[in-house]
Amino acid sequence: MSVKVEAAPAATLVIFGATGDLAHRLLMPSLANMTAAGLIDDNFRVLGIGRSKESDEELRTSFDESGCMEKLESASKKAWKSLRKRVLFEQGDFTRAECYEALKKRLDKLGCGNVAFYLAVAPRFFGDIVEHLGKAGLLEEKDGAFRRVAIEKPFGHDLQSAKTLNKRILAQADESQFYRIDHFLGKETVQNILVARFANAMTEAVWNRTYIDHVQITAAETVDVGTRGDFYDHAGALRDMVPNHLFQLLSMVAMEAPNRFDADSIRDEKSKLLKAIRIPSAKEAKTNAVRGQYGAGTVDGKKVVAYTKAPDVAPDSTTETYAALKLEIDTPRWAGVPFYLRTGKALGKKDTEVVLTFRPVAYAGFRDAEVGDLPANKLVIQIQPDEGIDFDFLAKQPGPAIATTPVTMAFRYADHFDISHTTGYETLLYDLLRGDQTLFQRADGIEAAWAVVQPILNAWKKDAPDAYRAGSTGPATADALLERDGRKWHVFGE
Ligand SMILES: NC(=O)C1=CN([C@@H]2O[C@H](COP(=O)(O)OP(=O)(O)OC[C@H]3O[C@@H](n4cnc5c(N)ncnc54)[C@H](OP(=O)(O)O)[C@@H]3O)[C@@H](O)[C@H]2O)C=CC1
Ligand SMILES: O=C1O[C@H](COP(=O)(O)O)[C@@H](O)[C@H](O)[C@H]1O
Repeated sequence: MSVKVEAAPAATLVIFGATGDLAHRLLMPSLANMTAAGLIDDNFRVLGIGRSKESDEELRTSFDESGCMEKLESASKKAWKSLRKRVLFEQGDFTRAECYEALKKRLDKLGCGNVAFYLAVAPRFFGDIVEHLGKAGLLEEKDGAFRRVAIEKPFGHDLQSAKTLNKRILAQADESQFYRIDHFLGKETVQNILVARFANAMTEAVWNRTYIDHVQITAAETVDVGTRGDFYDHAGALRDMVPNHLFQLLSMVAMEAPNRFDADSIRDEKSKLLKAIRIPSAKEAKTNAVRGQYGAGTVDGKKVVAYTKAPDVAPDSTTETYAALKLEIDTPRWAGVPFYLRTGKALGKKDTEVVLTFRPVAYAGFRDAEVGDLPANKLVIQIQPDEGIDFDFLAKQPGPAIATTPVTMAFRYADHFDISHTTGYETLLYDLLRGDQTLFQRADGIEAAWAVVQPILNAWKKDAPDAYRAGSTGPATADALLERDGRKWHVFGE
């Protein structure tokens, strides 16, 4: 089934933080890709806010010179030429009320109806900006025109701060006006989890505790902390990746089928699932979670200095750069099936994957008395890179005797589709402009996710992380987490 896509309604996209890294590396290139794909209306425009530029032309030139537009495919480069004329700038300090008065005047002058505000700014400003917008009357929806706010991640620092932020923003506008971004949801392969599960009889039939032994979700990164020490040293791997990206993957893999494929039906099911994750007791938070911090090593042939020697990282920092946890989901579908999650920086290979390991068949005919159980069937959903799905199963080895050999049936995205030039933000921006909240996080889902990790954050206040070498697969204690259950991590990057 293919769906005809058309241009999103005409609107002004106000980007707070338009002079920053996200706007240059991801947002504007995505808008150029969308323009090339016919997804942007001719009357669409961008109005950037920031302090460090003075004019429309100065902002446009900074996009030209960022090098990000150079990397686009030729159709998108061409589209940027027409889009750049519709990029405007309003110089201002968004912590001050004057900024919003000026913004209001500018929007009135432009004769804008539909406006989407995008908060591409440090998270500490999210609540204040929404309050300023509300007080200035900029969030009132009149004459059928929309007012929406897209909020970047991280949404909160822990359960309490996420609840406070939700309360602050929801005092200014309705939940239907907020689009909390998790860029993993913009990835085609993440969205494909729902199709793989619910559009295929073969997978849906076995997607439960009767057939599945356990599930592993991995987001392994080769990048180290780089120049993000200031942010990362206060966050760590758990906050940075788990209640958002990894839990989004988890909820797509484990949720029940929505009644309809619309935003609220899908988000209802995701929230139900997140609320069904067993909240670890203080003891479980200690025994079922592992934290690590990378020391010096080599990644992709390049030397990496220890995390504590990186810029803006405290020399005695105990912030984790690796987290692994075991979770249980209390639903009839998943009771007793462990979900193991792990993520880390400066690891040997980049790989984001979901692996479902199946239980052995009941029939023992092919079992070898000496070797024991046959290798388990596995479904490997390869999120990135080398996007695709692999099914590891057993085949008969050719020859007179009946002997089994593990083989893989592979579907590769690249063999069928071209998704290599998209950033993942295209879908999110398109949906923001069209008013489809399916791929955005709702307040209850965010709070349910923080509630699960909060006991682990509490437990980790005192402990020091376990060391691992940059370029390795993580700390030995993460292997022990599975070994004690008689299981092993899937080798990532293979
Ligand atoms: N960069 C990335 O790859 C990703 C970023 N994010 C999230 O996106 C958000 C933005 O990140 P990023 O672009 O990297 O951050 P940057 O620091 O690069 O950009 C933020 C911008 O905010 C502007 N700003 C700061 N204070 C003020 C102020 N008082 N008034 C007006 N403008 C101000 C600055 O512009 P000026 O100096 O002109 O005032 C700056 O360019 C964060 O929430 C981050 O977590 C999420 C995923 C990836
Ligand atoms: O949000 C974040 O995500 C990136 C990983 O995203 P990916 O699309 O490159 O897989 C991570 O590096 C970063 O620390 C985190 O803030």
